[in-house]
Amino acid sequence: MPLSNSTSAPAAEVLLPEGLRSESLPRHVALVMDGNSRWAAARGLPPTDGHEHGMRALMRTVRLCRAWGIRVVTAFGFSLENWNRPKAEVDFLMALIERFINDNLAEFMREGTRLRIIGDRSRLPISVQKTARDAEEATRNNSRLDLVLAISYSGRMDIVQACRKLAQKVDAKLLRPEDIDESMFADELQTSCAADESSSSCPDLLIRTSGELRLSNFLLWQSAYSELFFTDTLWPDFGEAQYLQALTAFQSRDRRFGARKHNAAL
Ligand SMILES: CC(C)=CCC/C(C)=C/CC/C(C)=C/COP(=O)(O)OP(=O)(O)O
Repeated sequence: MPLSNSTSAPAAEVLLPEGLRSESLPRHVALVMDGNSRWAAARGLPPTDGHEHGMRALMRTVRLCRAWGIRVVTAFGFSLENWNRPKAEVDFLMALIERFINDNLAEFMREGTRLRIIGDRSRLPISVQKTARDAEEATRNNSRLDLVLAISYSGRMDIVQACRKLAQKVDAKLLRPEDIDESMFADELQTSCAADESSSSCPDLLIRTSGELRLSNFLLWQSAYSELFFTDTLWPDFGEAQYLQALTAFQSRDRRFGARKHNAAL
């Protein structure tokens, strides 16, 4: 199938499951896809089988995002710290990421999904860098769902690289230190690719599977006011029922962003 550069899917009908309200869905969902290895170990399988099933769970979730009208999904596929895993597992994950992009590119084009990669891509194998770059270019005009893959990503490094860029501008006298504000800082973060005219790039909802209760260096700046949802489900088992549970929990939260409601009693 030819991959043109202009596949913005027509406004698709959103069919929400009963109980979900369209007006208070998260715009941006972040995923820490944890538990692939434990899922595999529980079945006497190698970790690679867990990652293989993890990849399927990611595509299931991407499809649900599109079906339910969620605009941005950012998935933590590989952290900067993950380079310390056994070489065979790292090599497998790199090949899996490449295969994930290649196998799903036609669907991304057909269904209006824009792919973006964040993280230190200079450390990725050259073929993964090229596959990612080509897919980003091919999908750049798609507008139904932004799929942001965090690969070789570290939230702290993202903050450091944003500081460097601003420092260089100050050095070049393009900027005064006192002019730097939160919005200018956020524009230098890699996630700024998921912002639009009216919304920041911050996830409204951050989901972590497998029972671990931490951020693990994911979206540190951006998660300041994210609603956090933790589930014991291991990532390969994450499906419609678990996603629905997370979204239902999100809709029951009272997001105050530090402000008191006008009519709240003192
Ligand atoms: C981007 C992309 C195509 C991803 C598809 C495969 C996928 C879901 C990768 C996540 C990799 C990862 C380090 C998961 C953490 O589970 P773990 O292995 O640390 O599990 P454990 O906590 O049980 O050890």
